[in-house]
Amino acid sequence: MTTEIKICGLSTAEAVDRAAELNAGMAGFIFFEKSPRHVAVDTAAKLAERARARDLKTVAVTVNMDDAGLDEIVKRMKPDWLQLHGGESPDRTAELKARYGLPVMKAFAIREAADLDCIGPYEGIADRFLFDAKPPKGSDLPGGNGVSFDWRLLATLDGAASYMLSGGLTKDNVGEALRISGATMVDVSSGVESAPGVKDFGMMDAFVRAVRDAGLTARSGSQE
Ligand SMILES: O=C(O)c1ccccc1NCC(=O)[C@H](O)[C@H](O)COP(=O)(O)O
Repeated sequence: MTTEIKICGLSTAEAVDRAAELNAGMAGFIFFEKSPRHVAVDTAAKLAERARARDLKTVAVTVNMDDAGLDEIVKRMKPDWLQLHGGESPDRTAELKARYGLPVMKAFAIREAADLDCIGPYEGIADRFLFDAKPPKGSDLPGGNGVSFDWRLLATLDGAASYMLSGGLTKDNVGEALRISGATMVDVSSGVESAPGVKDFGMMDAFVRAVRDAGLTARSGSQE
């Protein structure tokens, strides 16, 4: 099975093209003004069209956004997925899923085992979870902080949860992260950037190669 990869925080046509050439699978666009990765809806609409034409699934990443903002994004960008990266409640998540008829990925900030208890009320509502690290003290961003958490916590999940592993992943640690957590989907943003918001194609290539190599190692290991 190929590990699904979401490259998040894309903001240029060239980066979208590279993600597609690498068969990343998913492209994330950030709608959060304080983020160095923030894109205007017009830009996201153009980039998403380009991504779709290249077989990438598009993800609109939002944080506690109101209906008016979401209506505009959904109408113009036409994302394949909505990622809710704030404190959206289970009711709000269900409401948005029904309002837009889109699959929803709900993000959770994880530091300790108890943080995983939060997913219970979202089961059967969110189509996928995204487990990220808690932002460091003083950060203005709920995501994209380049911080990882203890991947061993995810090994306690029963296997029924569909989730992406996120937070501080790089080419150097993603193989170990996959092995320890048992994740089958990963998400990366700052780990493929040369500066905040600037995607580096060499780093994107190396990250995807590391994920694919980890899959090959796991498969050859299981045949022994
Ligand atoms: O990336 C951002 O700037 C961002 C801002 C506000 C909300 C969410 C954001 N990112 C969401 C993601 O899905 C990131 O890929 C995820 O947090 C991992 O980021 P990183 O640790 O930099 O790989």
